[in-house]
Amino acid sequence: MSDILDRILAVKKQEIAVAQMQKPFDSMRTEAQAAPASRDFVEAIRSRIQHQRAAVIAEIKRASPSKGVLRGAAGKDVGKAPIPEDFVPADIAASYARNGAACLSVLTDEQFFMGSADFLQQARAACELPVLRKDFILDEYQVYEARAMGADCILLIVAAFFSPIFQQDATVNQGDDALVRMRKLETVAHQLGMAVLVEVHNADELELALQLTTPLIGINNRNLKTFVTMLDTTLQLVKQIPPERIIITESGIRTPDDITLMLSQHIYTFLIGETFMRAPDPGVALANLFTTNLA
Ligand SMILES: O=P(O)(O)OC[C@@H](O)[C@@H](O)c1c[nH]c2ccccc12
Repeated sequence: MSDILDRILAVKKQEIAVAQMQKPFDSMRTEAQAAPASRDFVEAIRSRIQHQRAAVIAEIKRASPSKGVLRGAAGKDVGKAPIPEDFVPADIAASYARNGAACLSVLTDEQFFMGSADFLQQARAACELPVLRKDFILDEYQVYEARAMGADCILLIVAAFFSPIFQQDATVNQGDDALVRMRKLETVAHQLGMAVLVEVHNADELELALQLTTPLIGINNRNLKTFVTMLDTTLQLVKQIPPERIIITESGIRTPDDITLMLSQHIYTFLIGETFMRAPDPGVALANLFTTNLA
């Protein structure tokens, strides 16, 4: 198995080890506990969808492994190049907020998405919206790190917890091991006042996700092996999600028809990146896509 997720996770494992050498676990935990209060991510979504209005989690994503650079010129030395003028996280965040976003999602992975913790901090400081740290979180250390950088919500990707790269106890079955580890991280996140968005791609992952307590269930329409997005992924899996959970459709949402389709199935929460990042003004693109559904 050398798909993209495993490649990312192998790098993550090293990054976590290095980070922990630079700032030990206890210091990171102390920093997280001293961070300014978190913003209520779940409430920002709920206050909209309870009135059948769309809730948009608007993403700040400079590049992705499947699409390359989405916004801003790419030099050869792209990871180290100065940030191009049209990729200014604070401006993008302010524009999203002005145009009706419910929450932000900011990529903090550097190697594969050209993100950074700085982008999250800059975006959060530029508006009042709660912010999701979009990264591959598998270790308790990263949960404290997320809060220390100001995150209000973390992402747990169920598929990542199945990877042997982070598996902890080889004597139990993979699903049990994954669930124990996810529960642990969920507990820490909740203790720190952060929400948890648990992401699934198929029915097996969904079954595990539903054993967490978080109300936020993200269905990623992007197949992590092929990168192909299929909105049908959401439409199939929603049938197995009890009504008290909040369903978030993620990836590959581009057109007003996509929005109408989801709303017709009572899916009101959207996580959208690329469509906005490619537009001249990401917030205006958001307002245009949701013309009648945000009011
Ligand atoms: O850019 P899109 O197709 O609108 O997708 C946004 C978001 O769903 C996607 O960035 C994403 C979903 N899950 C992830 C996990 C890691 C990194 C990125 C993601």
